[in-house]
Amino acid sequence: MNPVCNIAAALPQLAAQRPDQVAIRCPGRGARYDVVLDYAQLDARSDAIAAGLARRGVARGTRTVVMVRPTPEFFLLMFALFKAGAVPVLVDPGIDKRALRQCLGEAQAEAFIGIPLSMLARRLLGWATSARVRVTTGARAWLADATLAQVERDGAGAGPQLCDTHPDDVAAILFTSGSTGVPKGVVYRHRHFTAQVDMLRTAFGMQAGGIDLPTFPPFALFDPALGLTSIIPDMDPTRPAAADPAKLLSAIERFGVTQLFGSPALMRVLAEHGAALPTVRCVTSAGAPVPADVVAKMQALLPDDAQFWTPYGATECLPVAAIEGRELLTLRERTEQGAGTCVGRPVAPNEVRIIQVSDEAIEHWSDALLVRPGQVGEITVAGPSATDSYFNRDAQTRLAKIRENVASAANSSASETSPASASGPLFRHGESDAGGNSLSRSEDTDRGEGASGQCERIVHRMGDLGYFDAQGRLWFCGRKSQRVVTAAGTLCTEQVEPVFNAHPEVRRTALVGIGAPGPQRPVLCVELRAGVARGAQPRIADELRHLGEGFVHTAQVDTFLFHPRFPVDIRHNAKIGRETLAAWAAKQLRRQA
Ligand SMILES: Nc1ncnc2c1ncn2[C@@H]1O[C@H](COP(=O)(O)OP(=O)(O)OP(=O)(O)O)[C@@H](O)[C@H]1O
Repeated sequence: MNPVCNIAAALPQLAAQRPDQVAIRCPGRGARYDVVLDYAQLDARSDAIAAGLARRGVARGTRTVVMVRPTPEFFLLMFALFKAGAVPVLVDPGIDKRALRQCLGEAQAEAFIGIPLSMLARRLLGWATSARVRVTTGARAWLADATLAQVERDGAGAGPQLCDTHPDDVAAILFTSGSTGVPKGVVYRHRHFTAQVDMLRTAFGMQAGGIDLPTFPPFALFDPALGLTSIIPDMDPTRPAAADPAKLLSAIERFGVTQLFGSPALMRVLAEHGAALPTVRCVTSAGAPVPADVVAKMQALLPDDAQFWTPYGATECLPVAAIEGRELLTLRERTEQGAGTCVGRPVAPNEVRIIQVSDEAIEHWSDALLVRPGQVGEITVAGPSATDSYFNRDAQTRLAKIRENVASAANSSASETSPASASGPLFRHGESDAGGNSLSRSEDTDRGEGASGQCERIVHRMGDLGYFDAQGRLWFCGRKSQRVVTAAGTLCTEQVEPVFNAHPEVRRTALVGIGAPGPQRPVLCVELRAGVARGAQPRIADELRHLGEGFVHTAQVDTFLFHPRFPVDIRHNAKIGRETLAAWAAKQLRRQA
């Protein structure tokens, strides 16, 4: 019989091997960091909650919205839901309230577990009206059927609860950050999570016993699966750019943090604060390109043997590729000359391929889709953590997924060197699973290969533009939906903006296209560094024009608009809201006309 495929399966093992190791430490009141759960408690209490939830009908397959801050309750609850085989639904709390309601409605949740404020918002704003079980983390069962403490008491003494989930069972629905539109619910199967844990462990050398400071709460969930101790930082996780560096530093020093994850905006906060981080051995930062000056400053603050990784990936597929800071800095000049941002080599066992740019759905893979080596196209990934569908969004699923036939024999023989066979169960047409997803698992997969010797797998389209260089490194050129199509050709945001970002008085720039694609007018929105006088704008515009004339592609950009502060995404505070800026720029140009 196959072992259970579930990231919560690590908990009973860790509880047996290292019961007293702290699993999670939270700031609590007054940031005393005295709210602590060890592995024995995390395992036993999540068992009790899973059993208590089962009594209320939250069991295998129950979609459950979780709106709980990163506290011990969040971890207990999430692992209880994984153990129960239930399906947690996570949405970024800071997104626009209308979008949030839409996401929660789309998820068709059967249960809702949240802090008292979210229970109130649920009632007032009509969130997740389908939920028939409501549990609050509050002290009283206000607007809820029970408190989490009651649920835990109900399940106390029930013993181990690990459900025998299969690799293909839906494990969670995680919404994208919605930086290019309404967030989409990504269907995670248990095999995706277990693959991610393996890939993170191998790619970044994460070892049990390490001390992690995860500044993005869902990432903290990997820590217990890796046997790490999570120190939950004293900050608002929805506003990493506004984190207090002194507080982060004091936690890093006090608990001897060995690794930390944060968005590029949080990295800038630490880099500009400028205090050394002597205990930290590994830093990872993702979500958007990390500017070279931030990488350089961070490296100066870290010990010589520490690593600074910028993994590239998306909610739908993570990690895809990664590059270490030292190598990234050697490529800084190429980025400033318009080459794009290098995101490194594919993380094993991913297979990353570049296809011609198209906004249409592609049903079947064909090698004819591939671009010539070195040419920019859309980045695609086949691999064990590439998810296969969005929940209740067939149109988006079709736009982002391609079915590929692979020969099973070739597939398995290629396994040592190629990711093909490791890309998890394979798929075939026309089936539909309980989640309303259009793509589902082939029965052939149970036997490892189809009778025909052919299997199907899902290739995920990243919606990003990029190319491979001669050294096998992947370069990110920007979002496909944000490309600007002019009369002279296509401009990619990440190949244009870094050329202008090299100006010393510029904080960041954003390329937007005015008008319908082909031909659009390229406009560069410019945010200046703090303290640069308004009167300097005409001079800076001239200097930017001069910088742009240095390269064929940037020479097309001759309209510069100064914006006081760019809109950014809620999750990372780093992705520039180019759609909003495009509307703003169009208005400015109409006014000037
Ligand atoms: N290291 C990186 N360098 C550059 N860009 C990155 C990096 N890591 C992630 N990204 C960008 O972030 C995207 C994934 O972001 P995420 O999954 O948070 O949601 P989103 O795709 O922005 O949301 P939505 O699809 O709702 O707009 C990638 O497709 C890529 O554009």
